[in-house]
Amino acid sequence: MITFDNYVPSIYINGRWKSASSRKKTPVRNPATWDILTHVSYGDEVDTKNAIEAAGEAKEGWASLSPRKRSNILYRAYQLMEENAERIAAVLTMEQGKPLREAKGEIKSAASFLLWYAEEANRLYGEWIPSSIESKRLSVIPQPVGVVGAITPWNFPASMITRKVAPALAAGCTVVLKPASETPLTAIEIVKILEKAGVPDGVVNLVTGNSAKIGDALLHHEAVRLITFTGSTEVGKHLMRESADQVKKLSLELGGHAPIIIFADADLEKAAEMTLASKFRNSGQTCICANRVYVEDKIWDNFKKVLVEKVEAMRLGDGLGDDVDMGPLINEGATEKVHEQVKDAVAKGAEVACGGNIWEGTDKGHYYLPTVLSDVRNDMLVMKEETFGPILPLQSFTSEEEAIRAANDSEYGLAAYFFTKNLDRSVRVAEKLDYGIIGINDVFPAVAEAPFGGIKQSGIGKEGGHHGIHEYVELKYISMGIEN
Ligand SMILES: NC(=O)c1ccc[n+]([C@@H]2O[C@H](COP(=O)([O-])OP(=O)(O)OC[C@H]3O[C@@H](n4cnc5c(N)ncnc54)[C@H](O)[C@@H]3O)[C@@H](O)[C@H]2O)c1
Ligand SMILES: O=C[C@H](O)CS(=O)(=O)O
Repeated sequence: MITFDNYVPSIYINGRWKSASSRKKTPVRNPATWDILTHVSYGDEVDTKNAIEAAGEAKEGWASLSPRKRSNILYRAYQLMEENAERIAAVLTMEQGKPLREAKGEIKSAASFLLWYAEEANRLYGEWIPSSIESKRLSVIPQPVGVVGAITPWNFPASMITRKVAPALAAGCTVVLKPASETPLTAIEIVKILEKAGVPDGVVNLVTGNSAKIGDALLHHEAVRLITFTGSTEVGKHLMRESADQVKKLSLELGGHAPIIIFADADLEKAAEMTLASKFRNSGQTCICANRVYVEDKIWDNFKKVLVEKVEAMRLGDGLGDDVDMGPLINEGATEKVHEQVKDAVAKGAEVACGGNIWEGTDKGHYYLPTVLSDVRNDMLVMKEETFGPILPLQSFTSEEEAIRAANDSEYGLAAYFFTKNLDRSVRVAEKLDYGIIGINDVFPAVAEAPFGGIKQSGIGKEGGHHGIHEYVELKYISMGIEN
């Protein structure tokens, strides 16, 4: 069992852990019990300015290190995360709520970004361009953007940090990290690992506290050249608007509303299992989880029966407990929002096939029953707004064209999935779905070696893969005149 002191200094600037300049503190709660775990520093614009200045002073030294030296430090951080996985996973579950099994999986994912970018640090190549003019030599060199402001969400409090910090450090950038207010303890664990791995003072800095004030300080300081953000589309739009003043580079990983299409020629047992796994991972609080299911009418009765039976067998509870399939939602507001979507759907004619209410199994924490809705219509909130909870609306379709049209009818464009055994259909549908990430008979596409990112109102840019490091790089073109 992990315990915490009543207060944990959570601001890390220039290699020193400290309290907020205002001396303010804020509680960190366990979503499963709503008990206070500890208190952390509640920083603001003053702390953020200090962190940005430290990152600016460290920038030249870090960028001038050889890629191999940066790579070695990232690789050591990877080893340390693997060695400390059990502890970090337990801390993550205690402040975020997901089952320990899922938290352990997230730490492996978070570590994989450190490993991947330890390797990619050595492969950031430039170009030599054959000149059309004999007296010129043309080249392109990649250079780090410099000081990066990184803002991350609470739903994956470990992997969303390393998915940004690892490529930033690999490219030679320095970072000011602002984690979600709900999950600062995981961020502290990760920064301590980076510190132990040998990241020099000022290269990585951590500021917890007032999101708006920290964000504004990052947005309006000239030294910050990139804002990399993972979170809601609403906040992402705010950052876009505010970053225009200094034309800051942006990388945005925003909201999603993933459709899953189940064709009659799919492996129905596998499709049901994976639909359930996608929807109820992290209690449905993931950006790429199934948000709508379209089922071919020929298999509607059978698929719905199989799915509901599996959902009704799910076990809720504290994520630290054994045999827990689904933990709590992050807070009371989350359960209220989810319940509002269910009430809206029912009021407009949806049927609650199972669940449909706040879980009465405990008087502590905020849990919502895994819920399947059928007879849903497109004017229901659950079919348009990101649910971010354990609600699964089902709708039938007759033709492939109808399914694709329905799946694409969204302002979001992050991930989409479909199940079929037909190879021709796989190619046709994958090419026509308007999303950045497509899963075919697979609902777990996120791996460090592949580019993750959305289109439309799901974001700009990619994280992961060899693409992901280019968010942290500027390309400099050099035209050199010579005497032949
Ligand atoms: N596309 C992806 O890769 C991805 C991954 C995870 C989560 N998400 C999205 O994130 C959302 C859930 O996370 P959340 O509730 O933490 O999102 P959020 O937008 O409320 O918060 C995200 C981060 O932004 C900070 N923030 C909030 N207001 C801010 C402001 N005015 N200025 C600066 N920072 C501010 C928060 O403190 C947090 O650190 C969902 O929409 C989910 O789809 C997307
Ligand atoms: O919530 C969004 C995360 O990106 C989910 S995953 O870890 O990439 O699957």
